[in-house]
Amino acid sequence: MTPLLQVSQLRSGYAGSTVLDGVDLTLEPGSILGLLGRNGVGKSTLIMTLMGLVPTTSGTVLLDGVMLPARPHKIARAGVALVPQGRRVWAPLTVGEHLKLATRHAHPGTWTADSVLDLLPRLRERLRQPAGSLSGGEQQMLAIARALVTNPRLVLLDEPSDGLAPAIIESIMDVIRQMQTEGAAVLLVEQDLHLAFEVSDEIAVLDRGIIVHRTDTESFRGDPDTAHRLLGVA
Ligand SMILES: Nc1ncnc2c1ncn2[C@@H]1O[C@H](COP(=O)(O)OP(=O)(O)OP(=O)(O)O)[C@@H](O)[C@H]1O
Repeated sequence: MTPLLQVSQLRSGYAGSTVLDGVDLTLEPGSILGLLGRNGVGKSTLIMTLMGLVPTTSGTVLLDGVMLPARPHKIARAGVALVPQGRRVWAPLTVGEHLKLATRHAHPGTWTADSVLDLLPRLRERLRQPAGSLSGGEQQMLAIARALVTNPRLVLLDEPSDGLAPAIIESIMDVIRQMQTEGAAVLLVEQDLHLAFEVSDEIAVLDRGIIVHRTDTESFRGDPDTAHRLLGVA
């Protein structure tokens, strides 16, 4: 099977400093890969590079065997959606306006503004509210909804649990599972190991600019020594 995402020898960074130094990564259609790593190793940089928001120095990224374009809007059009760290919703725009803007570039598929709002009823209740007036959890749901209505083949999720209460994190897990049920693949960067372990089929670990470890989630869970060595956690 052709992988949905095939990243080969990807290098990128900022103003002379290399962060990613030859990342190789594949992701099968409809699978969820949890990407872990210590603080500052470059997990967000990888997500941002895949979305075209940090320029690639060298290497290739193929989506369904086709080279991804360089510009973010073209990458979005190719079927990649980003849920960025810190949500990045537009404070003055309402929930409804966010969804309307996002659906302008939607691919045909199962997700519509209506079906996403069925999945996230809190957002339906707040359709006319500006995003800036929502709670952190609601803003995260909005960032996820905005990605889902485009019917992406690949969702890049950067720390969706960041700063949220356990009950909201549970709802986020449900939504991630639902993305998978509808056929999307997910690359999930997450500090919350519980969330990452609950939803991911596999775990990859980034360190020193490369992927240093990859295994199925159950094996990673059952190997605390490796988790401790790679992540500094028990
Ligand atoms: N806009 C930027 N300009 C310059 N350096 C940056 C920028 N963003 C990140 N960096 C640096 O790149 C490195 C990787 O950062 P990145 O945010 O990708 O790591 P991370 O693994 O996502 O970290 P965390 O787990 O803390 O979110 C760090 O050394 C960081 O200081």
